Amino acid sequence: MADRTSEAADNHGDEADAAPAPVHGSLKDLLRLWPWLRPYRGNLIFMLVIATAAMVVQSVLPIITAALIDGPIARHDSSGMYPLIGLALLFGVLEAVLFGVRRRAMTTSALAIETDLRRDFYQHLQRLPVSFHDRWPSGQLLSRVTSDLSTLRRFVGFMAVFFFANLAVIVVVLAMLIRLQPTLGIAVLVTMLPLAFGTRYYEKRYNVEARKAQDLTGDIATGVEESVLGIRVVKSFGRRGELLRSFTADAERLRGAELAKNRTLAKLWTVIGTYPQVILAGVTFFGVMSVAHGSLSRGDLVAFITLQLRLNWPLMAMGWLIAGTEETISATARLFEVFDTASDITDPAEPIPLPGSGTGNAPAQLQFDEVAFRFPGAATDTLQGLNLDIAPGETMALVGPTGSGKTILTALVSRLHDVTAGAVRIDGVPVDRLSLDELRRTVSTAFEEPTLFSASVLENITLGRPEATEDEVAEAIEVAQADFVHDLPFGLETRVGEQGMSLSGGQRQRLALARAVLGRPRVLVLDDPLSALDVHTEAQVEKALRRVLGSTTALVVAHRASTVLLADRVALLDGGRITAVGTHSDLMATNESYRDLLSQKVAEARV
Ligand SMILES: Nc1ncnc2c1ncn2[C@@H]1O[C@H](COP(=O)(O)OP(=O)(O)OP(=O)(O)O)[C@@H](O)[C@H]1O
Repeated sequence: MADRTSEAADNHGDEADAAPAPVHGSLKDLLRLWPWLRPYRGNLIFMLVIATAAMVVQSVLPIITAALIDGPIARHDSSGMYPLIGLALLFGVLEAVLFGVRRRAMTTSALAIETDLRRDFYQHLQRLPVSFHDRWPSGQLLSRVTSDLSTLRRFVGFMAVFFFANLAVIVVVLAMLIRLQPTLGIAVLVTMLPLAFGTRYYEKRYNVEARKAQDLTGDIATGVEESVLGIRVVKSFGRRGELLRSFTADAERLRGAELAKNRTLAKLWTVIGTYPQVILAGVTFFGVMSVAHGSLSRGDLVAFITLQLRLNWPLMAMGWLIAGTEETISATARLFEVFDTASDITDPAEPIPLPGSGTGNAPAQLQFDEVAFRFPGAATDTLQGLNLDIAPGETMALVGPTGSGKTILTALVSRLHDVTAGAVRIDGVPVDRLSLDELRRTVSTAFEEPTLFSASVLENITLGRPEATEDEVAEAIEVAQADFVHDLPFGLETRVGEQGMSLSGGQRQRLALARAVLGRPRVLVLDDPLSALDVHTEAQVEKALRRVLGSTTALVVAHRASTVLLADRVALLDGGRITAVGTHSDLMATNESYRDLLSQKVAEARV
């Protein structure tokens, strides 16, 4: 499966990080689904054959009726009707059985295809770089993974089959009509042709409107998600009314788009629904004339009209199928907008193993060599010509004014973002030459915003190292001073995160710290890891953390002097460059901006 998405991604590598832009899609987009349909092709073909057979069996009944009228009924021969009635019954039962078999087969395949696509989509989302997720509203991704995929399932399991089965019925019935009465049959065929062109106009309109409605559904999902996640802020700032108004406006826009879709659909149905009636009136008129002139038997006229009536449903259903197909085309286009976004943060073609990787958890050297970083689409570099050398086992604190780029610098180590110039090296190997697996085993990060997942405390701590031993978990809990977990209702098994217990900011931060220090990584990156802790807990964590820092290479973003004191040396980041490196006392003595910065932070902390 992975190959399918990367195949798609490779074709569009340069479109990385594109923000959502409405692409209306075409039938070609449906063909691109083939890799996901291929494993189920046997079942799909079987469904198609069964559905077509059931529809064609239906069309045989008028022929039996004609034989009854022109045969036993015309001859007043009641005994002659039994074989024909038996045959009609047989075909009727056959039709019912075929419908049952098809229904069962199609649900199974369509659900399997939907599941595969959903899994691949999710997998692809996880591969995409952080910069992609920064740009795409989450609701747009959510609506693709839910409603667009459901549209696709309905199409594969139902509409596509009917589309072909209907087409088969139309062809078979037209052939039968031409055979029964060639002139009248050809007339029916010719009069149907303009219908195909007439519907094209509505199809195009419907496609544009369907896309608009699907995008608006994504916007609504984003709005709901933001207001649910930010419910505390919303309530405390009394913004409920405002958000409701904005949500109602979005909902109104969606309603408008859905209404526009339905108006177009109503026109399409009117055209498609009227047409067969007009043809039927013509057929009845000319058919009756033909019977009067003796060129058509009564039985054949009944068969002709009944057959022609059989065309009504497939023709009318075409309106519905066309709408469904257009909706599926734009749902598929929306899915491929994401699939086509390639991740530029991938494994190198020939990864270089880390020199010290065989020697357990020996601390590694971490170097920033002429590093520059610019956000996609930004006009200037956030970091430029940045050099920093952290020796194995050394702890380097990173201090700088707010917005100076400390967080982005730490993100470069585990390749959440890639440098735009220069290199970040671990033991001399540029991080983009290491396999992502090895890199993420080597570097462990605690982010400024501690995210917990709806899982147990244990699962949250062992997220990056599920193989960690009980002792390692106990040590990590101790280092992070997170023993409060033992007092939770189910201890380490207590569910936390969105669907579990809500923990305090300081508790979340300590769990995130335990997750980062678990198993003593070779390189530890901590982005202001103690900011939410009270002074007493902070001192305890610092004491325990010192033990870990002695045996790992660490880069610690620090805002407080107490955190800075954990480090062997301090680097001062200003204007996207490292402007000074030295011990805390040296910098306090010699560097005015460092002094200002820390005294300002101390003052802030006291307030
Ligand atoms: N997507 C983006 N495009 C352009 N600039 C961005 C983007 N995201 C962040 N920035 C800018 O990059 C700069 C560095 O941000 P960063 O979060 O690394 O700062 P920081 O030093 O960690 O700040 P703080 O101490 O407040 O956490 C900031 O000025 C920020 O506004």
